[in-house]
Amino acid sequence: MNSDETTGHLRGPLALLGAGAMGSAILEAVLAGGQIAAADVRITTLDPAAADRWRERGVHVADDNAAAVAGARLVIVAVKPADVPTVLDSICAALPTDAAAESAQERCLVVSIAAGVRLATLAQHLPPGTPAVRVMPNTPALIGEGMSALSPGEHAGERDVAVATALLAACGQVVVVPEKQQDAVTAISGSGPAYVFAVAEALIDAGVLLGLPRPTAAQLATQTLAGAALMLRESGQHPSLLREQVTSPGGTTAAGLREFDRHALKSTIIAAAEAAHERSRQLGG
Ligand SMILES: NC(=O)C1=CN([C@@H]2O[C@H](COP(=O)(O)OP(=O)(O)OC[C@H]3O[C@@H](n4cnc5c(N)ncnc54)[C@H](O)[C@@H]3O)[C@@H](O)[C@H]2O)C=CC1
Ligand SMILES: O=C(O)[C@@H]1CCC=N1
Repeated sequence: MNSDETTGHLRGPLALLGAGAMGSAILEAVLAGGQIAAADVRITTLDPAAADRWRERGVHVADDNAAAVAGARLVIVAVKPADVPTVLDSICAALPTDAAAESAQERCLVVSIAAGVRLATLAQHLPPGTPAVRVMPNTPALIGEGMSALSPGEHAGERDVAVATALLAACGQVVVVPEKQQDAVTAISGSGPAYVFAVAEALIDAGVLLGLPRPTAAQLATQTLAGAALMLRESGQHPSLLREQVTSPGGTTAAGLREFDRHALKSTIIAAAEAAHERSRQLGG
């Protein structure tokens, strides 16, 4: 396909190394958005079932990472953080060197979504001058409601940032952040969906404890979380104001919220984010 970043089309062919939970969510969003055709995508995975699923969708499953990236214009690295250096070493020879790429359009952009893995590490394991972008996405990308933060590397120009932004815009909202903020981003929006799902589980279990049938409890909890999240986003109001609107004097909500304070919910969430932040730093080595 032709590259046309100005209209939001992506450079093809696209190689996705590691079509697991997050890599597949991004690929689903990009295919659904029509930015790229399945025939323009090559993937790798160690999971035969995932390989079969993607093959059935018309995506090429490459024999190895080097084969996937040969001739690719955009490479998404979506393996576990510890596997990134080995995977990059294995594709180095298949990537164009700066000198070999005749024009900016012929360069291959490498997008890493690996938690903690720094741009400096990517650069150490890529041919000199390779444009690279570090991104922290999240799984709601699957339904186009993701949040991605990107940090361009030294050799990533405006055109590369435009390509990465077009890729991630198919997944939801995109912000550009300095790399030093990426571990904090990981702790909030990267891991954040899991915190929300844990709250959903707790609310559903609470409903069951209080005598509701599980499907009813699940519907109530799910729509309440979705409705509250949309209200927060669309009203632009501070969450404390929205919480006050629910809290009638002497009513049920105040009684419930007092238990949040008693059990230090806010401190628990902050401690969870701090732990995730620290883990992201550790993964960076
Ligand atoms: N799951 C999430 O919510 C998020 C994950 N990430 C990052 O995405 C990356 C992948 O995470 P998940 O998708 O959760 O893991 P996952 O385990 O679901 O996916 C990893 C994939 O890599 C494949 N793989 C492993 N070694 C490989 C190799 N040498 N060559 C090709 N493929 C290989 C596996 O078969 C699997 O398909 C990690 O670096 C993680 O930090 C980033 C943001 C959010
Ligand atoms: O748990 C993890 O390490 C990845 C990164 C952010 C969300 N999932």
